[in-house]
Amino acid sequence: MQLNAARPLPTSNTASATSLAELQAWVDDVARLTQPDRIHWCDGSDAENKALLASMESDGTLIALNPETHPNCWLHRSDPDDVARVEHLTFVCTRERDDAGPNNHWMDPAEAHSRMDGLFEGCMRGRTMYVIPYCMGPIESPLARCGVEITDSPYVVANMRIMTRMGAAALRRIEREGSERTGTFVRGLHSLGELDPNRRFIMHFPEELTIKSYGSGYGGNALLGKKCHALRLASWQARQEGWLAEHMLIVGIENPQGETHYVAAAFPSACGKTNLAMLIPPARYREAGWKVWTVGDDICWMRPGADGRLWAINPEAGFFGVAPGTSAKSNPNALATIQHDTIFTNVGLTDDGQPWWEGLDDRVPAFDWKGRPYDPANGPAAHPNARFTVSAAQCPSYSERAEDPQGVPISAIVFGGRRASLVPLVFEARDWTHGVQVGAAMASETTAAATGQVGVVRRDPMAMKPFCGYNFGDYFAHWLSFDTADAKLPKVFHVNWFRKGDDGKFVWPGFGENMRVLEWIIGRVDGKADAVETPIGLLPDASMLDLDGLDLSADALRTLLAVDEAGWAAEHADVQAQYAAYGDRLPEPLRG
Ligand SMILES: Nc1nc2c(ncn2[C@@H]2O[C@H](COP(=O)(O)OP(=O)(O)OP(=O)(O)O)[C@@H](O)[C@H]2O)c(=O)[nH]1
Ligand SMILES: O=C([O-])CC(=O)C(=O)O
Ligand SMILES: [Mn+2]
Repeated sequence: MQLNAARPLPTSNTASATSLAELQAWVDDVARLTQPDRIHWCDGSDAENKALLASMESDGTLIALNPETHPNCWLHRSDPDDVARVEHLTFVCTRERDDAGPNNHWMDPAEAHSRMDGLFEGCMRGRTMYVIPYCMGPIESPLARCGVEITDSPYVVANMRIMTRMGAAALRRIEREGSERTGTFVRGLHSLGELDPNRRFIMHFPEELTIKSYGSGYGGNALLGKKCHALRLASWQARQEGWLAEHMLIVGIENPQGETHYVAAAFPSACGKTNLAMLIPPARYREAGWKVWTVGDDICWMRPGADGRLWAINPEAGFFGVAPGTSAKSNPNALATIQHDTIFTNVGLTDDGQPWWEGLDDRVPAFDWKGRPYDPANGPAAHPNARFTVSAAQCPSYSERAEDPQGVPISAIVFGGRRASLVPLVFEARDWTHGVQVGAAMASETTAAATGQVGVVRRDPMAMKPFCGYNFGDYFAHWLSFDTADAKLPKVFHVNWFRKGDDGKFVWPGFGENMRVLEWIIGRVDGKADAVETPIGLLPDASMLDLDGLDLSADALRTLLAVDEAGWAAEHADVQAQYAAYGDRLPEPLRG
């Protein structure tokens, strides 16, 4: 296989040479430090992708799946110690410790650079260094932002090609922006290193728009456009520039009159964003003419438009979704999306080379995610955080507006977590300030998306605990600041699909049936649905939700819609205790 070693396209315009010269100088510096055998500038072409996939197939990084059932699909088995984000090894390195805040691990930037550069020294000997120019957001969007990731992992290149607008077009945008201002692109340096959990760090330098990631090939740690750039660094840029970078899906709900409301929803990792973004309404809704359109499933960048509304884009171009639990019943749109041109990571395999995971169907796989013959005594066939990487354009419900450079206007913001008790199915905040209080007080049970114990309730404000690149006190103040005289802000809601009964089972059927809650939310936005005032906000009673055809006992409904005042008082006290860490930076409306 021959990969080109060419430099960026020669430029005819001297003014715009600045950013390319800057980029070239950085690439040269990195090459001097890491000592790769070859340097490859990624153009994002089909030919380049084919060559990379073929070389990964020949060295075993990828296994081709059954071409009859899954054309152009691949299985990657990661190192067994490298299967999730590593929050304890993820740092925000600001000059002032307080700017990173108690919500982040912090290291002094000089110390962090010297530790990282020590790890990077000579680490690419014998390897190819790939230079990946990428754009987060539609190439022509004023809301989009560019970056360049340097990596020694071809798996990262193949994933970045799906997840971002990668290659020549992004490089042209970087060149164009550089003619206006230098230093506008994010620099991300990544190496697999030795995949040693003891030599692994994910470091962010927001003041330098720089990321350094060493020792992991896993999505959130290695695909630097995603969590590292589009959330941690972008949240920092967004605060300076007056916009929001959030851990939210974006979904369009079209009513039978043909009007579409866009909803942005923040749920922590593995708490239902992809599923809600691709929801298929129950039959009676479909027959009445309701439709659901997917704009994004993980990240949302939004800014106030001239009309005072918040306008949002999905900065990503693909889905990096949780495989386990995805089935024809739970998420048919996702299943249809991943039938071709998909990379599967850490799933099981059937005897005829098809990907398999728990919850898909009742077949028995032949191999587990480690490649061993499947034996239930060894645990699940797919790792609980097994993922698929696929282009958003393959999704049957992909919205026509998803590539709109102006974005879509947001009618409602929904917060949600995984809470077995206390938190009702849905409630509405009284106003924007109350909405910020509700989002800031969020909590959720931990999941397999990050290493560590699963199922422990922790505070996760706005689902941004692992992703906010600066002090949460300043972040809450930034959220509050959008409530200006001309603003036409979305209504704010909170949902919980994960309430459990005494039998330990989920009380609410969830998935497609979540449409019933979305209908109430849209009804509230349009002023058509009623609500009851309670101490925590506005709730529907059972008569205000369309529950037709659902098999829910009166007891279950009481559980889903009750407000336990004593329980909420204890919750409030816990939130306030956690806020103490933010001291003076905690804005007044969140105190007491
Ligand atoms: N009970 C129940 N489970 C759900 C529901 N929605 C999603 N899940 C399950 O929650 C898990 C994670 O769902 P996803 O939609 O992939 O979560 P996500 O927020 O996109 O996760 P990340 O990609 O990590 O950000 C899967 O196992 C789903 O089957 C729901 O409405 N009810
Ligand atoms: O980025 C990742 O590692 C996967 C993901 O979506 C999350 O954990 O929220
Ligand atoms: Mn997801």
